[in-house]
Amino acid sequence: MTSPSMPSLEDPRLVAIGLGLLAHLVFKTTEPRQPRVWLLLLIGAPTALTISVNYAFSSVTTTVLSVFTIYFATLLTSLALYRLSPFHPLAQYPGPILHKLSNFQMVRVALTGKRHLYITELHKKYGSHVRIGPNVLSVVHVDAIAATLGTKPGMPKGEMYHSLQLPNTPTSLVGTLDMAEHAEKRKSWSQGFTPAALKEYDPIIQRRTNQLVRKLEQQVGTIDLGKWISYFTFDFMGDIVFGGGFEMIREGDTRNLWPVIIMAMKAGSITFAVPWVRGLASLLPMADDFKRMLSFAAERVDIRQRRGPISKDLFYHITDEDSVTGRNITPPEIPPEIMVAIIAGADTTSSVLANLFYSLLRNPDVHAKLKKEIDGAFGPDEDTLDVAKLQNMVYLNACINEALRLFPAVPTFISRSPKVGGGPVLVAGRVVPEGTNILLPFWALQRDARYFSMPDKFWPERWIERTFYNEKTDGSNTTFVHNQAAFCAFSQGSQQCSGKALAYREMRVVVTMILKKFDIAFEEGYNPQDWEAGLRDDTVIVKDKLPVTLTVRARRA
Ligand code: HEM
Repeated sequence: MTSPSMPSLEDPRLVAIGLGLLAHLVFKTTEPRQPRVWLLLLIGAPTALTISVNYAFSSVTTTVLSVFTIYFATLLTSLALYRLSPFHPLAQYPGPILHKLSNFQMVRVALTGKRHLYITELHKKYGSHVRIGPNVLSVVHVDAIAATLGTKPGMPKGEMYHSLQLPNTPTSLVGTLDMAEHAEKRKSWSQGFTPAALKEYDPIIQRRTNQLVRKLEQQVGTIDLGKWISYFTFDFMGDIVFGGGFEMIREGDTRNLWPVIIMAMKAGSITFAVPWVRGLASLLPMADDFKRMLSFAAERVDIRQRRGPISKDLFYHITDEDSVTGRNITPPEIPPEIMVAIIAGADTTSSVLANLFYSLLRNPDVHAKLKKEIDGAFGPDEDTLDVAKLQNMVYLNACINEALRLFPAVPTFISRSPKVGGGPVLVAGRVVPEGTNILLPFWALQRDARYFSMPDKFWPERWIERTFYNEKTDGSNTTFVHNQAAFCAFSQGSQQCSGKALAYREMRVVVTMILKKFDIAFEEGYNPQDWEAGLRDDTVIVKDKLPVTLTVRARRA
Protein backbone atom coordinates (compact mmCIF):
# COMPACT_ATOMS: atom_id res chain seq x y z
CA MET A 1 0.00 0.00 0.00
CA THR A 2 1.25 3.48 -0.79
CA SER A 3 1.02 6.25 1.74
CA PRO A 4 -1.44 9.03 0.77
CA SER A 5 1.37 11.63 0.60
CA MET A 6 3.53 9.55 -1.79
CA PRO A 7 2.76 9.85 -5.52
CA SER A 8 1.45 6.60 -6.94
CA LEU A 9 1.88 5.31 -10.51
CA GLU A 10 -1.68 6.37 -11.12
CA ASP A 11 -0.72 9.91 -10.21
CA PRO A 12 -1.26 11.97 -13.41
CA ARG A 13 1.86 13.97 -12.59
CA LEU A 14 4.01 10.86 -12.71
CA VAL A 15 2.31 9.69 -15.90
CA ALA A 16 2.99 13.11 -17.48
CA ILE A 17 6.66 12.84 -16.49
CA GLY A 18 6.84 9.32 -17.92
CA LEU A 19 5.21 10.43 -21.17
CA GLY A 20 7.57 13.41 -21.42
CA LEU A 21 10.59 11.08 -21.09
CA LEU A 22 9.10 8.69 -23.61
CA ALA A 23 8.56 11.54 -26.07
CA HIS A 24 12.24 12.50 -25.74
CA LEU A 25 13.20 8.89 -26.46
CA VAL A 26 11.04 8.88 -29.59
CA PHE A 27 12.54 12.19 -30.78
CA LYS A 28 16.08 10.99 -30.13
CA THR A 29 15.83 7.55 -31.69
CA THR A 30 13.56 8.21 -34.67
CA GLU A 31 14.27 11.92 -35.36
CA PRO A 32 10.80 12.36 -36.88
CA ARG A 33 10.51 14.90 -39.69
CA GLN A 34 6.81 14.67 -40.55
CA PRO A 35 4.67 17.45 -39.03
CA ARG A 36 1.96 14.94 -38.09
CA VAL A 37 4.37 13.03 -35.84
CA TRP A 38 5.38 16.31 -34.22
CA LEU A 39 1.75 17.22 -33.68
CA LEU A 40 1.10 13.79 -32.20
CA LEU A 41 4.00 14.05 -29.76
CA LEU A 42 3.60 17.70 -28.80
CA ILE A 43 -0.18 18.07 -28.75
CA GLY A 44 -1.71 14.61 -29.07
CA ALA A 45 0.04 12.88 -26.17
CA PRO A 46 -0.57 15.52 -23.45
CA THR A 47 -4.13 16.09 -24.72
CA ALA A 48 -4.89 12.37 -24.51
CA LEU A 49 -3.50 12.29 -21.00
CA THR A 50 -5.54 15.34 -19.98
CA ILE A 51 -8.72 13.67 -21.23
CA SER A 52 -7.92 10.32 -19.66
CA VAL A 53 -7.27 11.78 -16.18
CA ASN A 54 -10.50 13.74 -16.41
CA TYR A 55 -10.84 15.97 -13.32
CA ALA A 56 -7.77 14.75 -11.47
CA PHE A 57 -6.95 18.33 -10.48
CA SER A 58 -9.29 20.91 -8.99
CA SER A 59 -10.72 22.09 -12.34
CA VAL A 60 -10.48 21.40 -16.06
CA THR A 61 -8.21 24.43 -16.54
CA THR A 62 -5.86 23.36 -13.76
CA THR A 63 -5.77 19.84 -15.16
CA VAL A 64 -4.89 21.05 -18.67
CA LEU A 65 -2.26 23.47 -17.38
CA SER A 66 -0.71 20.96 -14.99
CA VAL A 67 -0.50 18.08 -17.45
CA PHE A 68 0.91 20.23 -20.26
CA THR A 69 3.39 22.02 -17.97
CA ILE A 70 4.72 18.81 -16.44
CA TYR A 71 4.86 17.06 -19.81
CA PHE A 72 6.77 19.87 -21.55
CA ALA A 73 9.02 20.63 -18.56
CA THR A 74 10.06 16.96 -18.49
CA LEU A 75 10.58 16.73 -22.24
CA LEU A 76 12.61 19.95 -22.42
CA THR A 77 14.68 19.24 -19.31
CA SER A 78 15.46 15.74 -20.50
CA LEU A 79 16.40 17.05 -23.98
CA ALA A 80 18.58 19.80 -22.53
CA LEU A 81 20.35 17.51 -20.07
CA TYR A 82 21.09 14.98 -22.78
CA ARG A 83 22.34 17.57 -25.27
CA LEU A 84 24.73 19.03 -22.71
CA SER A 85 25.75 15.67 -21.24
CA PRO A 86 29.00 13.81 -21.88
CA PHE A 87 26.87 11.05 -23.47
CA HIS A 88 25.95 13.15 -26.48
CA PRO A 89 27.94 12.06 -29.59
CA LEU A 90 29.17 15.63 -30.14
CA ALA A 91 29.99 16.26 -26.46
CA GLN A 92 33.71 16.67 -27.18
CA TYR A 93 33.17 19.66 -29.47
CA PRO A 94 33.22 23.25 -28.18
CA GLY A 95 30.49 25.76 -28.94
CA PRO A 96 28.06 28.15 -27.28
CA ILE A 97 25.69 26.42 -24.85
CA LEU A 98 22.56 27.85 -26.45
CA HIS A 99 23.56 26.32 -29.80
CA LYS A 100 24.19 22.95 -28.20
CA LEU A 101 20.72 23.14 -26.69
CA SER A 102 18.67 24.05 -29.72
CA ASN A 103 18.72 24.67 -33.45
CA PHE A 104 16.41 27.62 -32.94
CA GLN A 105 19.41 29.64 -31.79
CA MET A 106 20.69 29.52 -35.39
CA VAL A 107 17.24 30.58 -36.62
CA ARG A 108 17.65 33.72 -34.52
CA VAL A 109 21.06 34.33 -36.12
CA ALA A 110 19.67 33.74 -39.63
CA LEU A 111 17.03 36.39 -39.05
CA THR A 112 19.75 39.00 -38.58
CA GLY A 113 21.13 38.18 -42.06
CA LYS A 114 24.64 38.02 -40.56
CA ARG A 115 25.17 34.29 -40.19
CA HIS A 116 28.38 34.54 -42.27
CA LEU A 117 29.96 37.00 -39.80
CA TYR A 118 28.58 35.25 -36.75
CA ILE A 119 29.98 31.84 -37.70
CA THR A 120 33.33 33.39 -38.63
CA GLU A 121 33.53 34.89 -35.14
CA LEU A 122 32.61 31.55 -33.53
CA HIS A 123 35.54 29.91 -35.31
CA LYS A 124 37.90 32.65 -34.16
CA LYS A 125 36.80 31.94 -30.62
CA TYR A 126 36.49 28.13 -30.58
CA GLY A 127 38.81 26.88 -33.36
CA SER A 128 38.34 24.72 -36.46
CA HIS A 129 35.47 22.53 -35.22
CA VAL A 130 32.52 24.25 -33.54
CA ARG A 131 29.23 22.72 -32.45
CA ILE A 132 26.61 25.14 -33.73
CA GLY A 133 23.53 22.97 -33.19
CA PRO A 134 22.67 19.90 -31.13
CA ASN A 135 23.69 17.75 -34.10
CA VAL A 136 25.53 20.28 -36.27
CA LEU A 137 29.25 20.76 -36.49
CA SER A 138 30.75 23.69 -38.38
CA VAL A 139 34.25 22.96 -39.69
CA VAL A 140 36.70 25.51 -41.05
CA HIS A 141 39.79 23.62 -42.09
CA VAL A 142 41.25 22.96 -45.51
CA ASP A 143 41.46 19.21 -44.85
CA ALA A 144 37.71 19.11 -44.27
CA ILE A 145 37.08 19.88 -47.94
CA ALA A 146 38.48 16.62 -49.29
CA ALA A 147 37.00 14.66 -46.38
CA THR A 148 33.45 15.91 -46.91
CA LEU A 149 33.00 17.20 -50.46
CA GLY A 150 35.64 14.80 -51.79
CA THR A 151 36.39 14.16 -55.37
CA LYS A 152 34.73 10.79 -55.69
CA PRO A 153 32.13 10.75 -54.52
CA GLY A 154 32.20 12.65 -51.18
CA MET A 155 29.50 12.50 -48.53
CA PRO A 156 25.75 12.91 -49.06
CA LYS A 157 24.33 16.40 -48.66
CA GLY A 158 23.11 17.36 -45.21
CA GLU A 159 19.40 17.67 -44.48
CA MET A 160 19.77 21.48 -44.53
CA TYR A 161 19.28 21.21 -48.29
CA HIS A 162 15.63 20.39 -47.61
CA SER A 163 15.23 24.02 -46.65
CA LEU A 164 15.63 24.90 -50.35
CA GLN A 165 12.78 22.64 -51.27
CA LEU A 166 9.65 24.47 -52.36
CA PRO A 167 6.64 23.19 -50.41
CA ASN A 168 4.65 20.29 -51.87
CA THR A 169 6.84 19.86 -54.92
CA PRO A 170 9.03 17.01 -56.17
CA THR A 171 12.65 17.20 -55.01
CA SER A 172 14.95 19.07 -57.37
CA LEU A 173 18.61 18.30 -58.09
CA VAL A 174 19.80 20.66 -55.34
CA GLY A 175 17.56 19.14 -52.66
CA THR A 176 18.34 15.50 -53.51
CA LEU A 177 20.22 13.91 -50.62
CA ASP A 178 20.46 10.35 -51.90
CA MET A 179 23.73 10.21 -53.82
CA ALA A 180 22.70 7.60 -56.38
CA GLU A 181 19.54 9.56 -57.21
CA HIS A 182 21.52 12.79 -57.32
CA ALA A 183 24.08 11.26 -59.70
CA GLU A 184 21.27 10.11 -61.98
CA LYS A 185 19.67 13.58 -62.12
CA ARG A 186 23.01 15.24 -62.50
CA LYS A 187 23.78 13.32 -65.72
CA SER A 188 21.22 15.29 -67.67
CA TRP A 189 22.35 18.57 -66.10
CA SER A 190 25.95 17.83 -67.08
CA GLN A 191 24.88 17.56 -70.72
CA GLY A 192 23.94 21.23 -70.49
CA PHE A 193 27.48 22.24 -69.53
CA THR A 194 29.72 20.27 -71.88
CA PRO A 195 32.24 22.37 -73.86
CA ALA A 196 29.95 22.08 -76.91
CA ALA A 197 26.89 23.22 -74.92
CA LEU A 198 28.80 26.13 -73.40
CA LYS A 199 29.82 27.30 -76.87
CA GLU A 200 26.16 27.61 -77.80
CA TYR A 201 25.59 29.97 -74.87
CA ASP A 202 28.43 32.38 -75.81
CA PRO A 203 26.48 34.41 -78.40
CA ILE A 204 23.61 34.70 -75.90
CA ILE A 205 25.92 36.07 -73.19
CA GLN A 206 27.27 38.59 -75.66
CA ARG A 207 23.87 39.65 -76.96
CA ARG A 208 22.46 40.18 -73.46
CA THR A 209 25.58 42.02 -72.30
CA ASN A 210 25.40 44.35 -75.28
CA GLN A 211 21.77 45.02 -74.45
CA LEU A 212 22.73 45.81 -70.85
CA VAL A 213 25.48 48.19 -71.95
CA ARG A 214 23.10 49.99 -74.33
CA LYS A 215 20.53 50.32 -71.56
CA LEU A 216 23.13 51.66 -69.13
CA GLU A 217 24.19 54.25 -71.70
CA GLN A 218 20.65 55.64 -71.61
CA GLN A 219 20.64 56.07 -67.82
CA VAL A 220 21.16 59.52 -66.38
CA GLY A 221 22.56 60.36 -62.94
CA THR A 222 22.98 57.80 -60.18
CA ILE A 223 21.97 54.24 -60.90
CA ASP A 224 21.83 51.08 -58.81
CA LEU A 225 24.38 48.98 -60.70
CA GLY A 226 23.49 45.92 -58.58
CA LYS A 227 19.89 46.06 -59.80
CA TRP A 228 20.87 46.21 -63.46
CA ILE A 229 23.26 43.32 -63.03
CA SER A 230 20.48 41.30 -61.40
CA TYR A 231 18.18 42.05 -64.32
CA PHE A 232 20.91 40.92 -66.68
CA THR A 233 21.56 37.62 -64.87
CA PHE A 234 17.83 36.89 -64.70
CA ASP A 235 17.29 37.58 -68.41
CA PHE A 236 20.31 35.53 -69.29
CA MET A 237 19.20 32.55 -67.21
CA GLY A 238 15.79 32.76 -68.88
CA ASP A 239 17.56 32.63 -72.25
CA ILE A 240 19.68 29.61 -71.54
CA VAL A 241 17.07 27.75 -69.52
CA PHE A 242 14.21 27.96 -71.99
CA GLY A 243 15.30 30.06 -74.86
CA GLY A 244 14.09 33.43 -73.51
CA GLY A 245 11.10 34.78 -71.75
CA PHE A 246 12.24 37.33 -69.18
CA GLU A 247 12.83 40.84 -70.37
CA MET A 248 13.85 42.63 -67.20
CA ILE A 249 16.54 44.79 -68.83
CA ARG A 250 13.95 46.03 -71.29
CA GLU A 251 10.85 46.24 -69.10
CA GLY A 252 11.99 46.04 -65.48
CA ASP A 253 10.73 43.46 -63.00
CA THR A 254 7.08 43.95 -63.96
CA ARG A 255 5.99 40.68 -62.33
CA ASN A 256 7.84 41.38 -59.10
CA LEU A 257 9.73 38.13 -59.39
CA TRP A 258 13.02 39.28 -57.95
CA PRO A 259 11.62 40.08 -54.48
CA VAL A 260 9.87 36.69 -54.45
CA ILE A 261 13.13 34.92 -55.23
CA ILE A 262 14.91 36.88 -52.52
CA MET A 263 12.11 35.99 -50.12
CA ALA A 264 12.44 32.30 -51.05
CA MET A 265 16.15 32.52 -50.32
CA LYS A 266 15.45 34.22 -47.01
CA ALA A 267 12.90 31.55 -46.07
CA GLY A 268 15.51 28.92 -46.96
CA SER A 269 18.03 30.64 -44.73
CA ILE A 270 15.68 30.85 -41.76
CA THR A 271 14.56 27.23 -42.03
CA PHE A 272 18.10 26.04 -42.79
CA ALA A 273 18.69 25.06 -39.14
CA VAL A 274 15.21 23.52 -38.79
CA PRO A 275 14.51 22.07 -42.25
CA TRP A 276 11.63 19.94 -40.96
CA VAL A 277 9.65 23.18 -40.60
CA ARG A 278 9.32 23.21 -44.41
CA GLY A 279 6.59 20.63 -44.00
CA LEU A 280 4.49 23.42 -42.49
CA ALA A 281 5.45 25.92 -45.18
CA SER A 282 2.06 25.82 -46.86
CA LEU A 283 0.68 27.41 -43.69
CA LEU A 284 3.15 30.31 -43.78
CA PRO A 285 2.16 33.77 -45.05
CA MET A 286 4.61 33.56 -47.98
CA ALA A 287 3.04 30.33 -49.29
CA ASP A 288 1.11 32.29 -51.91
CA ASP A 289 4.31 33.88 -53.20
CA PHE A 290 5.89 30.46 -53.56
CA LYS A 291 2.86 29.28 -55.48
CA ARG A 292 3.08 32.34 -57.72
CA MET A 293 6.73 31.62 -58.42
CA LEU A 294 6.03 28.00 -59.27
CA SER A 295 3.05 28.80 -61.42
CA PHE A 296 5.22 31.31 -63.27
CA ALA A 297 7.80 28.54 -63.85
CA ALA A 298 5.03 26.17 -64.93
CA GLU A 299 3.71 28.77 -67.37
CA ARG A 300 7.17 29.23 -68.94
CA VAL A 301 7.65 25.47 -69.09
CA ASP A 302 4.33 25.12 -70.85
CA ILE A 303 5.24 27.76 -73.45
CA ARG A 304 8.62 26.13 -73.99
CA GLN A 305 7.09 22.65 -74.33
CA ARG A 306 4.51 23.75 -76.85
CA ARG A 307 7.08 25.68 -78.88
CA GLY A 308 9.73 22.93 -78.83
CA PRO A 309 13.48 23.60 -78.93
CA ILE A 310 14.83 26.42 -81.08
CA SER A 311 18.29 25.88 -79.68
CA LYS A 312 19.85 23.43 -77.25
CA ASP A 313 18.85 25.28 -74.10
CA LEU A 314 19.13 23.84 -70.57
CA PHE A 315 15.51 22.69 -70.80
CA TYR A 316 16.53 20.55 -73.76
CA HIS A 317 19.27 18.88 -71.71
CA ILE A 318 17.50 18.60 -68.34
CA THR A 319 14.42 17.04 -69.86
CA ASP A 320 16.57 14.86 -72.13
CA GLU A 321 14.87 16.01 -75.34
CA ASP A 322 17.68 14.40 -77.32
CA SER A 323 17.41 11.09 -75.38
CA VAL A 324 21.10 11.06 -74.48
CA THR A 325 20.87 10.23 -70.77
CA GLY A 326 17.58 8.35 -70.72
CA ARG A 327 16.31 10.49 -67.84
CA ASN A 328 12.64 10.01 -67.45
CA ILE A 329 11.64 13.32 -65.88
CA THR A 330 7.95 13.51 -65.05
CA PRO A 331 5.91 16.68 -65.84
CA PRO A 332 5.52 17.73 -62.16
CA GLU A 333 9.29 17.49 -61.67
CA ILE A 334 10.08 20.03 -64.38
CA PRO A 335 8.98 23.42 -62.89
CA PRO A 336 10.89 23.04 -59.59
CA GLU A 337 13.97 21.81 -61.46
CA ILE A 338 13.76 24.76 -63.84
CA MET A 339 13.23 27.21 -60.99
CA VAL A 340 16.37 25.86 -59.31
CA ALA A 341 18.40 26.56 -62.43
CA ILE A 342 17.21 30.14 -62.52
CA ILE A 343 17.71 30.82 -58.82
CA ALA A 344 21.06 28.99 -58.67
CA GLY A 345 22.35 30.77 -61.74
CA ALA A 346 20.98 34.30 -61.44
CA ASP A 347 21.28 35.24 -57.76
CA THR A 348 24.77 33.88 -57.31
CA THR A 349 26.31 35.44 -60.40
CA SER A 350 24.72 38.83 -59.77
CA SER A 351 25.99 38.85 -56.19
CA VAL A 352 29.59 38.09 -57.22
CA LEU A 353 29.52 40.65 -60.04
CA ALA A 354 28.16 43.39 -57.80
CA ASN A 355 30.79 42.61 -55.17
CA LEU A 356 33.47 42.70 -57.83
CA PHE A 357 32.42 46.16 -59.07
CA TYR A 358 32.24 47.39 -55.48
CA SER A 359 35.77 46.06 -54.83
CA LEU A 360 37.12 47.74 -57.95
CA LEU A 361 35.66 51.07 -56.86
CA ARG A 362 37.25 50.68 -53.44
CA ASN A 363 40.61 49.81 -54.95
CA PRO A 364 41.42 52.39 -57.65
CA ASP A 365 44.85 50.83 -58.41
CA VAL A 366 43.29 47.47 -59.17
CA HIS A 367 40.52 49.15 -61.15
CA ALA A 368 43.07 51.03 -63.30
CA LYS A 369 45.20 47.93 -63.81
CA LEU A 370 42.24 45.88 -64.94
CA LYS A 371 41.10 48.58 -67.36
CA LYS A 372 44.59 48.66 -68.81
CA GLU A 373 44.53 44.93 -69.42
CA ILE A 374 41.11 45.18 -71.04
CA ASP A 375 42.09 48.12 -73.23
CA GLY A 376 45.16 46.22 -74.34
CA ALA A 377 43.07 43.23 -75.35
CA PHE A 378 40.00 44.75 -77.02
CA GLY A 379 39.26 47.84 -79.08
CA PRO A 380 36.53 50.27 -77.90
CA ASP A 381 34.13 49.25 -80.67
CA GLU A 382 34.52 45.50 -80.36
CA ASP A 383 31.20 44.14 -79.24
CA THR A 384 31.86 40.45 -79.78
CA LEU A 385 34.59 39.40 -77.42
CA ASP A 386 36.85 36.47 -78.16
CA VAL A 387 36.08 33.90 -75.46
CA ALA A 388 39.52 32.28 -75.61
CA LYS A 389 41.19 35.67 -75.18
CA LEU A 390 39.02 36.43 -72.13
CA GLN A 391 39.89 33.08 -70.62
CA ASN A 392 43.59 33.94 -70.83
CA MET A 393 43.38 37.44 -69.37
CA VAL A 394 45.41 36.93 -66.24
CA TYR A 395 44.38 40.01 -64.28
CA LEU A 396 40.69 39.79 -65.19
CA ASN A 397 40.53 36.20 -63.97
CA ALA A 398 42.48 37.09 -60.83
CA CYS A 399 39.97 39.87 -60.05
CA ILE A 400 37.02 37.50 -60.53
CA ASN A 401 38.59 34.85 -58.31
CA GLU A 402 39.38 37.42 -55.69
CA ALA A 403 35.74 38.58 -55.60
CA LEU A 404 34.65 34.93 -55.35
CA ARG A 405 37.09 34.36 -52.50
CA LEU A 406 36.22 37.44 -50.49
CA PHE A 407 32.48 37.34 -51.19
CA PRO A 408 31.46 33.71 -51.82
CA ALA A 409 27.91 33.80 -53.12
CA VAL A 410 26.90 30.89 -50.88
CA PRO A 411 28.69 31.81 -47.66
CA THR A 412 27.37 29.41 -45.00
CA PHE A 413 25.05 26.90 -46.55
CA ILE A 414 27.05 23.96 -47.88
CA SER A 415 26.77 20.92 -45.69
CA ARG A 416 27.39 17.21 -45.86
CA SER A 417 26.46 14.34 -43.56
CA PRO A 418 28.30 11.02 -43.04
CA LYS A 419 25.84 8.29 -43.92
CA VAL A 420 23.99 6.67 -41.03
CA GLY A 421 25.19 3.08 -40.84
CA GLY A 422 28.57 3.98 -42.33
CA GLY A 423 30.28 4.58 -38.98
CA PRO A 424 32.19 7.64 -37.78
CA VAL A 425 34.50 9.53 -40.13
CA LEU A 426 37.66 11.55 -39.75
CA VAL A 427 37.20 15.22 -40.66
CA ALA A 428 40.29 17.39 -40.41
CA GLY A 429 41.83 15.26 -37.70
CA ARG A 430 38.74 14.79 -35.53
CA VAL A 431 36.29 11.91 -35.36
CA VAL A 432 32.77 12.87 -36.41
CA PRO A 433 29.85 10.51 -35.67
CA GLU A 434 27.69 9.26 -38.52
CA GLY A 435 24.57 11.31 -39.17
CA THR A 436 26.16 14.57 -37.97
CA ASN A 437 25.39 17.59 -40.11
CA ILE A 438 28.73 19.09 -41.09
CA LEU A 439 28.57 22.71 -42.18
CA LEU A 440 31.35 24.14 -44.35
CA PRO A 441 31.14 27.93 -44.09
CA PHE A 442 33.08 29.11 -47.13
CA TRP A 443 33.03 32.76 -46.02
CA ALA A 444 35.09 31.90 -42.92
CA LEU A 445 37.29 29.40 -44.77
CA GLN A 446 38.21 31.77 -47.60
CA ARG A 447 39.04 34.56 -45.17
CA ASP A 448 41.21 32.37 -42.94
CA ALA A 449 44.77 33.68 -42.50
CA ARG A 450 46.05 30.10 -42.39
CA TYR A 451 45.22 29.82 -46.09
CA PHE A 452 45.36 33.33 -47.51
CA SER A 453 47.73 36.16 -46.59
CA MET A 454 46.00 39.41 -45.67
CA PRO A 455 42.71 37.49 -45.90
CA ASP A 456 40.33 40.45 -45.70
CA LYS A 457 42.08 42.45 -48.39
CA PHE A 458 40.91 42.55 -52.01
CA TRP A 459 44.23 41.72 -53.60
CA PRO A 460 44.00 40.01 -57.03
CA GLU A 461 47.80 39.76 -57.25
CA ARG A 462 47.64 36.84 -54.82
CA TRP A 463 46.29 34.70 -57.67
CA ILE A 464 49.19 35.57 -59.93
CA GLU A 465 52.14 35.36 -57.55
CA ARG A 466 51.65 31.71 -56.80
CA THR A 467 55.19 31.07 -55.56
CA PHE A 468 56.03 31.59 -51.91
CA TYR A 469 57.88 34.79 -51.25
CA ASN A 470 58.51 37.11 -48.38
CA GLU A 471 56.43 40.16 -48.37
CA LYS A 472 56.65 43.08 -46.00
CA THR A 473 53.26 43.89 -44.55
CA ASP A 474 53.76 45.39 -41.12
CA GLY A 475 57.52 45.79 -41.19
CA SER A 476 58.17 42.12 -40.41
CA ASN A 477 58.79 39.44 -42.96
CA THR A 478 55.80 37.19 -43.28
CA THR A 479 55.41 34.20 -45.54
CA PHE A 480 52.98 34.56 -48.38
CA VAL A 481 50.21 31.98 -48.13
CA HIS A 482 47.88 31.08 -50.94
CA ASN A 483 46.30 27.69 -50.45
CA GLN A 484 44.03 27.16 -53.39
CA ALA A 485 42.59 24.00 -51.83
CA ALA A 486 40.74 26.34 -49.48
CA PHE A 487 39.09 28.15 -52.40
CA CYS A 488 35.61 26.68 -52.62
CA ALA A 489 33.29 29.34 -53.99
CA PHE A 490 31.67 26.78 -56.32
CA SER A 491 32.06 23.96 -53.79
CA GLN A 492 33.93 20.82 -54.83
CA GLY A 493 33.36 17.19 -55.73
CA SER A 494 30.53 15.40 -57.48
CA GLN A 495 27.82 17.73 -56.16
CA GLN A 496 29.59 21.04 -56.75
CA CYS A 497 28.09 23.85 -58.82
CA SER A 498 27.14 22.56 -62.27
CA GLY A 499 27.22 26.06 -63.75
CA LYS A 500 30.78 27.00 -62.75
CA ALA A 501 32.24 27.19 -66.26
CA LEU A 502 29.20 29.09 -67.51
CA ALA A 503 29.41 31.57 -64.63
CA TYR A 504 33.06 32.35 -65.41
CA ARG A 505 32.27 32.89 -69.10
CA GLU A 506 29.38 35.17 -68.21
CA MET A 507 31.30 37.21 -65.62
CA ARG A 508 34.31 37.74 -67.91
CA VAL A 509 32.14 39.22 -70.67
CA VAL A 510 30.07 41.47 -68.40
CA VAL A 511 33.04 42.93 -66.52
CA THR A 512 35.01 43.52 -69.70
CA MET A 513 32.17 45.13 -71.63
CA ILE A 514 31.20 47.47 -68.77
CA LEU A 515 34.75 48.58 -68.03
CA LYS A 516 35.47 48.99 -71.73
CA LYS A 517 32.51 51.27 -72.10
CA PHE A 518 32.23 53.28 -68.85
CA ASP A 519 34.12 55.17 -66.21
CA ILE A 520 32.42 54.24 -62.95
CA ALA A 521 32.42 56.04 -59.62
CA PHE A 522 30.44 55.75 -56.40
CA GLU A 523 27.60 58.25 -56.14
CA GLU A 524 28.90 61.42 -54.52
CA GLY A 525 28.54 61.27 -50.75
CA TYR A 526 28.09 57.47 -50.70
CA ASN A 527 29.81 55.80 -47.79
CA PRO A 528 31.33 52.59 -49.24
CA GLN A 529 31.22 50.99 -45.81
CA ASP A 530 27.45 50.87 -46.18
CA TRP A 531 27.92 48.24 -48.87
CA GLU A 532 29.52 45.54 -46.74
CA ALA A 533 27.29 46.43 -43.80
CA GLY A 534 24.29 45.93 -46.08
CA LEU A 535 25.26 42.44 -47.31
CA ARG A 536 22.94 39.75 -45.96
CA ASP A 537 23.51 36.03 -45.79
CA ASP A 538 20.11 34.78 -46.91
CA THR A 539 21.31 31.42 -48.30
CA VAL A 540 23.07 33.44 -50.99
CA ILE A 541 24.61 36.85 -50.40
CA VAL A 542 21.86 39.39 -50.89
CA LYS A 543 23.04 42.86 -51.69
CA ASP A 544 21.76 46.32 -51.03
CA LYS A 545 21.84 49.16 -53.58
CA LEU A 546 25.15 49.90 -55.32
CA PRO A 547 24.73 53.57 -56.22
CA VAL A 548 27.17 54.62 -58.92
CA THR A 549 27.49 57.13 -61.72
CA LEU A 550 28.52 55.97 -65.16
CA THR A 551 30.22 58.10 -67.77
CA VAL A 552 30.74 56.81 -71.27
CA ARG A 553 34.51 56.68 -71.70
CA ALA A 554 36.23 59.11 -74.03
CA ARG A 555 37.43 57.46 -77.24
CA ARG A 556 40.93 56.11 -76.87
CA ALA A 557 43.60 56.89 -79.45
C1 HEM B 1 29.30 33.04 -59.59
C2 HEM B 1 28.28 32.26 -59.76
C3 HEM B 1 27.97 30.99 -59.02
C4 HEM B 1 28.41 30.56 -57.80
C5 HEM B 1 29.38 31.26 -56.86
C6 HEM B 1 27.78 29.28 -57.56
C7 HEM B 1 27.97 28.52 -56.42
C8 HEM B 1 27.33 27.32 -56.17
C9 HEM B 1 27.50 26.54 -54.98
C10 HEM B 1 28.41 26.90 -53.81
C11 HEM B 1 26.70 25.46 -55.09
C12 HEM B 1 26.46 24.36 -54.04
C13 HEM B 1 27.22 23.12 -54.36
C14 HEM B 1 27.16 22.10 -53.24
O1 HEM B 1 26.10 21.87 -52.67
O2 HEM B 1 28.20 21.51 -52.93
C15 HEM B 1 26.02 25.54 -56.36
C16 HEM B 1 25.14 24.59 -56.84
C17 HEM B 1 24.57 24.66 -58.08
N1 HEM B 1 24.73 25.64 -59.02
FE1 HEM B 1 25.94 27.24 -58.88
N2 HEM B 1 26.98 28.97 -58.62
C18 HEM B 1 27.08 29.99 -59.54
C19 HEM B 1 26.45 30.05 -60.76
C20 HEM B 1 25.68 29.07 -61.31
C21 HEM B 1 25.12 29.10 -62.64
C22 HEM B 1 25.33 30.21 -63.69
C23 HEM B 1 24.37 27.99 -62.79
C24 HEM B 1 23.61 27.63 -64.03
C25 HEM B 1 22.49 27.01 -64.07
C26 HEM B 1 24.45 27.23 -61.53
C27 HEM B 1 23.83 26.04 -61.27
C28 HEM B 1 23.96 25.32 -60.11
C29 HEM B 1 23.28 24.07 -59.86
C30 HEM B 1 22.33 23.36 -60.81
C31 HEM B 1 23.67 23.65 -58.59
C32 HEM B 1 23.26 22.37 -57.88
C33 HEM B 1 24.33 21.32 -58.14
C34 HEM B 1 24.04 19.97 -57.57
O3 HEM B 1 23.34 19.85 -56.58
O4 HEM B 1 24.53 18.99 -58.15
N3 HEM B 1 25.26 27.93 -60.68
N4 HEM B 1 26.44 26.69 -57.00
